[in-house]
Amino acid sequence: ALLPILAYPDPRLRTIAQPVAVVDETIKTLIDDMFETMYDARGIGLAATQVDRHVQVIVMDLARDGEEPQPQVFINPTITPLTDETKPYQEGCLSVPEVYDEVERPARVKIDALDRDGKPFSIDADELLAVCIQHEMDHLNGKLFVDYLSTLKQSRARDKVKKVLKAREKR
Ligand SMILES: O=C(O)C[C@@H](Cc1ccccc1)C(=O)SCC(=O)c1ccccc1
Ligand SMILES: [Zn+2]
Repeated sequence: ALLPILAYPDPRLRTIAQPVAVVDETIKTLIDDMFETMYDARGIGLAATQVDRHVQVIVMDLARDGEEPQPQVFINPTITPLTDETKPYQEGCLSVPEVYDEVERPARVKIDALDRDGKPFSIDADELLAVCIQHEMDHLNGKLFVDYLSTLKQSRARDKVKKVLKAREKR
């Protein structure tokens, strides 16, 4: 089912997600609903926090339109930077629609997580995967990419989101 995506500055986006104790049917249904919601919103990632479910679940698909989908699931993820080098990237967020700005993050990270069957795995990530997993991990910790921007840019982002949501209501 399509789930409503919380929009900045909704305070529920600031909730800290709890670890998943058992990867049961409710979690598997949540994962399916998160993928449906992410694809419908044309995103490349989605954290459970964004759909008001406060558990440590992230879905991602970095494949471009027309390419074979590459769905990825990260349950109870932890991230360890693999380098002190940071890289800027023009980020966006489904909870801060039509706002894009540059954020600096560690260039390469190690991700430890459980997959959709509850099996542990580790991957070293760079480029867009590193950017996206850190952006999603922030969501699980109640953080948004706009928090890294100036107060002026944050105020402009709030105004922009209000405008975008108003325009969507009319459609
Ligand atoms: O809000 C989210 O978590 C989804 C977000 C993930 C993300 C995109 C880009 C950089 C970091 C994290 C999005 O999918 S935004 C929409 C999008 O597809 C996109 C935006 C900018 C660059 C690349 C993709
Ligand atoms: Zn986001």
